[in-house]
Amino acid sequence: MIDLFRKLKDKVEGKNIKIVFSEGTDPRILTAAERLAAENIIIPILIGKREEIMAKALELNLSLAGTEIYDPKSVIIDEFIVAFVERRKGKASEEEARKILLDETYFGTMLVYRNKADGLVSGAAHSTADTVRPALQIIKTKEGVRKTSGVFIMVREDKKYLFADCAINIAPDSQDLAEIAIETAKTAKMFDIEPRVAMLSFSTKGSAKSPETEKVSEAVNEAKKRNPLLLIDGEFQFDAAFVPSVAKKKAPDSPIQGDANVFVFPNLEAGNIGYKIAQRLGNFSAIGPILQGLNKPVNDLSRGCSEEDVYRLALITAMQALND
Ligand SMILES: CC(C)(COP(=O)(O)OP(=O)(O)OC[C@H]1O[C@@H](n2cnc3c(N)ncnc32)[C@H](O)[C@@H]1OP(=O)(O)O)[C@@H](O)C(=O)NCCC(=O)NCCS
Ligand SMILES: CC(=O)OP(=O)(O)O
Repeated sequence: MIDLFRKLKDKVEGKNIKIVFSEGTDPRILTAAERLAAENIIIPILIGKREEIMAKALELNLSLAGTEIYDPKSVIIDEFIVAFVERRKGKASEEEARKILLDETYFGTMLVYRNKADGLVSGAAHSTADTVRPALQIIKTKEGVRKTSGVFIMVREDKKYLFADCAINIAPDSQDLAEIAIETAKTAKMFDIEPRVAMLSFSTKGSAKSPETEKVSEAVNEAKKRNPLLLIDGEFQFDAAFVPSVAKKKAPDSPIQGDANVFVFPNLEAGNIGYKIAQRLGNFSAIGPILQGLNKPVNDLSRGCSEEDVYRLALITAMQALND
């Protein structure tokens, strides 16, 4: 196992952290859940129809020992309905809440919100929007964080980089980008990475001028204002952020010197395309998107994920729960 995940495993092992998997019949989820339970890393809570989960496990020859199963359709938890209506502040009636909470992701998110579980992992079979909307509505962001964002930890052998936002904010403004940079730097520290943040663009230090490039350089200034100790610079093209010899030519005075390890993309088009290229052409494992700045850990998967990705994201989710 890659060193990073071995360290995470050592930290969370045996702590009885409960992680909800709201896609209880997905084979990748079931395979990862079996392994996580057998290794005593977490207690997986599988959401779905009990008989369907058991039938799928039998078909795949997997054990469900050490896991828990909840079927929202067979347990009506009145406490959840009351709490949901209150949290939605007039945006959902009791009748609507009763229907909404039959949805596996909403139900699983309520388990986390009401402290019956420590975190949630979903998205192997659902789109990001459907996975994160319950968390945005119920769990919400921590005080001081305006918007959540989605970061990938990109891993290949001993190389580790963070890419953000690859999942949530479609058209971030300069304030959003500054917040994404600061939150991603915090996430980097969770992985023992000392952040050197590059704010990406199609221009390096004014080589092109447009509202798009100015948005990124404004974000750099804003992030420095909010956190003067953060090592951050831009705007950079990727080569100027990553290749020291190119940095010498394009940005000789930058403190990053072509050695960035945290990359903040200017919008979701660039971020989502960028991480998938590094994953599929560059052979990096892409673990995430890890949602940053929420009150409790809820993390998304790509529908293209492997069972190893599920296992690793569950480890990260457990680690976030321990840190909260
Ligand atoms: C994240 C996303 C689903 C939110 O859109 P939405 O469901 O239409 O959200 P709404 O604007 O209706 O807002 C719903 C709630 O979420 C909150 N919200 C929206 N974006 C948020 C963010 N980035 N951070 C925190 N809260 C957010 C809203 O404030 C609102 O809260 P409220 O209902 O309590 O007032 C949407 O921005 C999206 O689809 N992003 C792209 C996802 C994607 O496809 N990524 C690529 C694959 S990873
Ligand atoms: C993160 C992401 O891109 O998710 P999906 O591949 O499921 O759209």
